[in-house]
Amino acid sequence: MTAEIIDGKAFALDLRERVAALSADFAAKAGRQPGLAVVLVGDDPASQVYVRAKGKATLAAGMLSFEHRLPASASEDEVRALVEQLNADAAVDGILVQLPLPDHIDEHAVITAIDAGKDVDGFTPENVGRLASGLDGFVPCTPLGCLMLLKDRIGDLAGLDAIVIGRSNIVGKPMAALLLGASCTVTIAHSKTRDLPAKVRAADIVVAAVGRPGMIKGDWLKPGATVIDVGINRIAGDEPGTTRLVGDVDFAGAMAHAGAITPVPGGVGPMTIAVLLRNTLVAAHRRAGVALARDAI
Ligand SMILES: Nc1nc2c(c(=O)[nH]1)N[C@@H](CN(C=O)c1ccc(C(=O)N[C@@H](CCC(=O)O)C(=O)O)cc1)CN2
Repeated sequence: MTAEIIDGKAFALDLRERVAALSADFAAKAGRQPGLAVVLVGDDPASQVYVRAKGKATLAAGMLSFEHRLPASASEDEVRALVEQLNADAAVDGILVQLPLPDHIDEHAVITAIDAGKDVDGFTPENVGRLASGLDGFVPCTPLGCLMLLKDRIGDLAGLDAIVIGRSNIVGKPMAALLLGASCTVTIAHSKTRDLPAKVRAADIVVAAVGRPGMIKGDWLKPGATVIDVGINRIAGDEPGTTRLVGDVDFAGAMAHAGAITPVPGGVGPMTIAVLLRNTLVAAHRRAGVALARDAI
């Protein structure tokens, strides 16, 4: 068996185009463009790349981009004060604080300060609770992107056995809640899970989000399983001094067993920014009281 490759990059591009068209419709109806504010604290190189990419994608979708950069030495109070300022800014529909924050800042304290109606990352306690309760709210971008890829490939997920490997607040926990909401039977695995290979072998859907390169082996997979690899790990490349990105799944091994798999790069990663734009579009409609059909995006 050779697995089908799930092209997250192409799916994300298509989603971004649909968001851009709906953003133009919104601007015509509301008399203003949707606005996304991104806050970057410090100089983490990967975060700088992601924030730049988010700004470019926001503008390309016909939205206003507000980028706020604070030095690594900024205090928690300063970051919270900026968030409060953005909460009160009528031109800002969505607020995203890029993670990770420097160690001296309590992420939870900063995230909690974000107005839940502008929380396009879906990280505030209110939106986390809404997802857990099956209520409308903002859902974290990466897991929602994974669910979109799964539904596009499989259709109805009801009754399927799914395993989520990793229990982070950003990916693992919301992913499990989304799969449960889609009526899958969900196992959440983590560092203390016993006999992980056996649990993976029982799953029709495998979502790997542990941050350990190549940890999930191909022969652990149920033949034909759909594999979503959320890991983005930079490892040494074949040539001296080079690096390359790999996922949490041993891609070559998985190709021989899975039915379909997302590659790294080009799988889940591009969905994160596309869904961020989608969430910002939804936030703008809700804040302006402009209707957006439930299945429009
Ligand atoms: N506030 C948030 N912080 C972080 C989030 C988030 O959703 N909200 N997610 C990650 C980083 N991230 C966006 O912020 C992100 C990660 C990866 C990609 C992506 O497109 N990856 C590419 C490869 C890129 C490369 O070459 O390095 C891929 O997988 O194809 C986009 C966004 C942590 N912080």
